[in-house]
Amino acid sequence: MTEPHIPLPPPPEEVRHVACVGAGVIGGGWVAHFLARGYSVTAWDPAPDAEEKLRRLVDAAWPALTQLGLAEGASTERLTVASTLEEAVAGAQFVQESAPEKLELKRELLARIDAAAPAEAVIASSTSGYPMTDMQTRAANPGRLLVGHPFNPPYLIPLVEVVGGERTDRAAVEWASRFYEAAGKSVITMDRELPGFIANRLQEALWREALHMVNNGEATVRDIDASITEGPGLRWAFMGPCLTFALAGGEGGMGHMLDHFGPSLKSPWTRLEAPELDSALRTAMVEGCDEAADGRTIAQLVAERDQGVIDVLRATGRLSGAGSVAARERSGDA
Ligand SMILES: NC(=O)C1=CN([C@@H]2O[C@H](COP(=O)(O)OP(=O)(O)OC[C@H]3O[C@@H](n4cnc5c(N)ncnc54)[C@H](O)[C@@H]3O)[C@@H](O)[C@H]2O)C=CC1
Ligand SMILES: C[N+](C)(C)CC(=O)CC(=O)[O-]
Repeated sequence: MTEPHIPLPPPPEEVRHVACVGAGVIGGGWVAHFLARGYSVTAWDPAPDAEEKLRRLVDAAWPALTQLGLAEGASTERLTVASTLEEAVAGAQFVQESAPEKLELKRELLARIDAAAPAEAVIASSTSGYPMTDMQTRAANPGRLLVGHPFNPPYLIPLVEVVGGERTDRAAVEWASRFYEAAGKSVITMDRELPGFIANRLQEALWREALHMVNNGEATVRDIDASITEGPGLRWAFMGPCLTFALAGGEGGMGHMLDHFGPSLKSPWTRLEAPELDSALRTAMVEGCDEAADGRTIAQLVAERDQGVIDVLRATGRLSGAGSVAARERSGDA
């Protein structure tokens, strides 16, 4: 581990209390995840109905989390909703910020969290794409600020992409990566900033093509979704696009695949420039999704998705409590 130039919390395995700032889709998902892993959580969100929504989200996630296996002592009662940001982060060893994706707001909020959190707490942002270098500009202690980019819902999708900014202390990045692993996440630690990190760069390429096809009337939302769920998506749950394509080369593997299909890289399969997200495209996407939902409510789709992810995790042997507070306590490591 790199020698820290800033105070750090206790070893990641000893962390017991985290704060979540912003409690919408992702912040609420983080709250559910940390509670299920046996942490006590303090949350803060300025919306007047935030507590009610947060508790509803946690309650809706709890059956899935129970199926996955709760850590010993895990309870929704270990959630405290604070009335101020300062109160929420006051005793935190780790803070996960999940406020709206607006650069100015993140800059200001991260500076406030930094001013209020204990000197040794590490602070992560859930941002989907801003580099931490652009967000840490106002914080007095930028060394402890980093990105911990989750996937929706954070209580089921294992991946977190961890990356610091130019002023982040490398030891804080290493500490956070170990902390997320101890909290049961699957971590990719990046050693340099990249807009969109790794997974969102890939997702965005696919997403742009999807929007182009809907915009041009070339495919429906239903076609696009089926093309993934009935096709490549089935493979991607357990084998990434590179290895999957290596198998497209038969016994010749990736080498043959590139020799065979490499020239088609030059053919105009992708458009890459984003289409204008005008109101016609917006309507086409929204109506297409309504049609594809076929009467299912968002809550029903969330339950369906959660069950689907659990089934995939189970089928691919990735359902384990390793890394949870309980697992560590059982093994005597805590
Ligand atoms: N929705 C998604 O699929 C994913 C989102 N993210 C990132 O997570 C972050 C949050 O996004 P969502 O949860 O989707 O948004 P959301 O709109 O569901 O939730 C944002 C929450 O932040 C609260 N908020 C507003 N102003 C605030 C402030 N000044 N301080 C603290 N909280 C404030 C809102 O009341 C709301 O509850 C964003 O940075 C986003 O890029 C990351 C991965 C996936
Ligand atoms: C839509 N999104 C860009 C906010 C999605 C993510 O950042 C990750 C995810 O959950 O796919």
